Amino acid sequence: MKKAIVTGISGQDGAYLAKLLLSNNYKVFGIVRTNLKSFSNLEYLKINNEIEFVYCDLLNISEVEKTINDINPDEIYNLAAQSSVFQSYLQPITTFEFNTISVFNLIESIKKINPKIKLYQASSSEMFGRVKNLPINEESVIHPVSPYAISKVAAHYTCVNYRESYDMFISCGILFNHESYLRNENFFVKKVIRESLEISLNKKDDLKVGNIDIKRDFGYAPKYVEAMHLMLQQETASDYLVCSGQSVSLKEIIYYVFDRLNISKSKCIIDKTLYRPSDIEDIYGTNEKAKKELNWQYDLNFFAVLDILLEEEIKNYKK
Ligand SMILES: C[C@H]1O[C@H](OP(=O)(O)OP(=O)(O)OC[C@H]2O[C@@H](n3cnc4c(=O)[nH]c(N)nc43)[C@H](O)[C@@H]2O)[C@@H](O)[C@@H](O)C1=O
Repeated sequence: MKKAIVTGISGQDGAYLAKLLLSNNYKVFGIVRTNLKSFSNLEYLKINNEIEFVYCDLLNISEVEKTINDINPDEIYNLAAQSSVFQSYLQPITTFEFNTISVFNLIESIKKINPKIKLYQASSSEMFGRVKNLPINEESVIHPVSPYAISKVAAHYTCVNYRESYDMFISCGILFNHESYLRNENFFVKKVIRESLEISLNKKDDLKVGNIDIKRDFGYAPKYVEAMHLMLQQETASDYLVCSGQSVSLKEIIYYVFDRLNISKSKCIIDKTLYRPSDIEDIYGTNEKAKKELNWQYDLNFFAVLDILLEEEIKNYKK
């Protein structure tokens, strides 16, 4: 039986990935921070009793070394991060510190204890930032425009450097926005779905959003975690874009959800305090490499994903 460590297991991707690994007969060890005890995503997927939780501070290299040494996993999926771009403007230094030092600690520990352990690193499309040519591919110019993106660039190149210098198996999935029922409500799509549902039930007056003159490449999270797993099943490590290949406007998403719930467009209010100091106007990537080399399958249109998310939100809404 293969053993996998998943950091960030309580988040959206961690939960779906853990479920996938369990269904592939893995023993899954979930790294959790001592102060975080919310496993609602794992409970929702009914897998919390199948996971072995390990408390480990990823900023403490001694704890990381001990954890890896004790478990000696085949694979490590590093999904732990301060993942909110908006928050990163408010807490740039702690974002940078966590998102980079945790990666160094994992890689240095793997190198020392067992360099054969395969590592997956969660990189982000935010690294491309000031986009010049679309679609983005694996060779596109990196130009981050937020503290979060800067931290992800540093972590990404730490991985690339150790892979090239020490021949370690480290693959980075460069994921574009990906959504699900389990997404935290701080993120745009979940917020739109949740709050629109509340408006339709007369529990909320309106939907306040920031800049919606923006287009993003959105996908479905449960499918994106499949690409993570596939990356670590290859002969050689590499980096892959994981995206849908199309961008959708934020305004269109709101109007689509409003339309489905019979809400007037006038209920959408622009709130300038939700604007970011800088944002990406339009971004989408090509998923050709992931499809060709990993045999990853993805053909979902994002409006079909919105239908799935709406249905799940309605089904689970507690009055
Ligand atoms: C790939 C990337 O994907 C995610 O980061 P994100 O793109 O910042 O995600 P989001 O859902 O917060 O914003 C999407 C867009 O929506 C705009 N927007 C407008 N109005 C509101 C609004 O009211 N709330 C939010 N949250 N966003 C808004 C906002 O300005 C942005 O342009 C993370 O997984 C990250 O970890 C990651 O790597």
